Amino acid sequence: MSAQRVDNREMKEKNPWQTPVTIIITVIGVIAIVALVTVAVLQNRPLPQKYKYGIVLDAGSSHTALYIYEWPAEKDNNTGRVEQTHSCKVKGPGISSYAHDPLKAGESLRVCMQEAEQRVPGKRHQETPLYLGATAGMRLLNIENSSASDEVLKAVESALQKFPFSYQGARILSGQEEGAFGWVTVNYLDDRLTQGLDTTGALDLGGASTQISFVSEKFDGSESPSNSVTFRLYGNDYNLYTHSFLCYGKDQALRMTLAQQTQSGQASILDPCFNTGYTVMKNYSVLYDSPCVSDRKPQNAPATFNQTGKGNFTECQEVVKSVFNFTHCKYSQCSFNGVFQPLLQGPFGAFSAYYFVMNFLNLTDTSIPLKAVEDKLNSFCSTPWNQIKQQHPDVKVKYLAEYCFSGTYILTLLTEGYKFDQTSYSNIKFIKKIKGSDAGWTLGYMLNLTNMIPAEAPDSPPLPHAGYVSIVTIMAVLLFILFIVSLRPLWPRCSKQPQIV
Ligand SMILES: Nc1nc2c(ncn2[C@@H]2O[C@H](COP(=O)(O)OP(=O)(O)O)[C@@H](O)[C@H]2O)c(=O)[nH]1
Repeated sequence: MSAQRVDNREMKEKNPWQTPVTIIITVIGVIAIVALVTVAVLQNRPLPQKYKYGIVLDAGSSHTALYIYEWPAEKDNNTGRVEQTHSCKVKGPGISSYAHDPLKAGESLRVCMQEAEQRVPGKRHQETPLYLGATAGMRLLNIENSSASDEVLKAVESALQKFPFSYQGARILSGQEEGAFGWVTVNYLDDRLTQGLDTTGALDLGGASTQISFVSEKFDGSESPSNSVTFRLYGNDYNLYTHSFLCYGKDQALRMTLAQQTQSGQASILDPCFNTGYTVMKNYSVLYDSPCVSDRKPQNAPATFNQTGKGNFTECQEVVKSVFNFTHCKYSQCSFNGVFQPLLQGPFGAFSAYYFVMNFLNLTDTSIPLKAVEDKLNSFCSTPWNQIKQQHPDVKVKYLAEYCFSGTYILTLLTEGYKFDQTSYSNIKFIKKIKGSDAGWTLGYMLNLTNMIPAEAPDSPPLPHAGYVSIVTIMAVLLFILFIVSLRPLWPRCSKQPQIV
């Protein structure tokens, strides 16, 4: 009994794991590793997120919309992190409709601007840039009456300056800017620019103009320099083809088809682009009050005419085609009206009215044959107006009445105008939003003016926070294992057999 106790004591004394030095080294090692990992985690813990904001007003031809964008404060100059957090549709028509009462244009923005005051945190108000960009409605007013358009811009400027934001100006965008910034928005939101991926073309259909923008390998800008915009973004060069067709927005195109049908100043027309049973009285002076048609106003026309629907898609397509000019082209190839267009190169994102109309008509699936699109439009156009109204009691009557025309116009613009065929058509995606932000020129405009898209790729930290913490933890564990292994000579030879010296 007593001999065995002595043996056990000797064994304990000889077990190297239990020497005070080994225990102290092990404890210090563990403490050092825990301290290392803790420091790494605390040092790299993400700080509470602070945001910056930017506000853009899109003063379109049919209405004005306000967009608020937000991005993490420390990522001013970094990759795709700007998001739309709020939008507000201004009540009433576009600012160009206030030419006779410019003050009202300013007043109309008040409700949305007050909403922006609520949405952007008070302490950020002063540093939040505020921009207003006007598009084709104001371009047309500027052509028609430049002093009136100046007055409208002055009125919106003084209204916007009353708000606590950092007002950066109100101006009319050129068609080229509108097209190019729409393209930037789509590709930024799709994360294509930071990664240098192949880009998506942008098709924008507004009320007064329409834009087509895409990068084509076949286009170096030399054949038609006015259609070329070059960018260097995140270290990549882009040579963008872009064209804006003034008067080929949905509302002005409708005016042009009506002008085509009222050339002789009749008192009534049978319009194939409207459903049967639809009838409305229109004013000649209102219809022709636009630079898109004013030079065609018939002499001696009565004050009004009756527009009655005939609901015939094929005839509608003929009338719509007549507003495009395909006869002359001084370049290697043209879209229409003698405008150069390089070979289409997709994919394409089609937004604004393209989306509103095709979504309503259940035609956003572009994998279906073009013939099926025609059949669907044929069927919609030939449905009596009463039936259409009954089937869609919640849709605004103005939009509802125009869907036969709008669908026919979109199909004709894409296939006859821009020359999309079955294959390239299937590369179009009708979109409203990308990752929560509306597709349109506003985001690209703000990114450009706030210098938020650098020409060169920004230096990024070698590792993100999570990667950094993981690597430190793995290294610490490996070090610990290495340390244990390095003590191998001190390990007991056999754990089961007591070592008796
Ligand atoms: N069907 C439909 N059309 C819309 C809607 N909102 C705007 N539109 C029309 O779509 C066209 C383009 O609108 P928008 O992109 O706002 O053009 P902008 O006013 O010229 O900037 C105009 O003809 C508008 O009247 C909608 O919600 N539904």
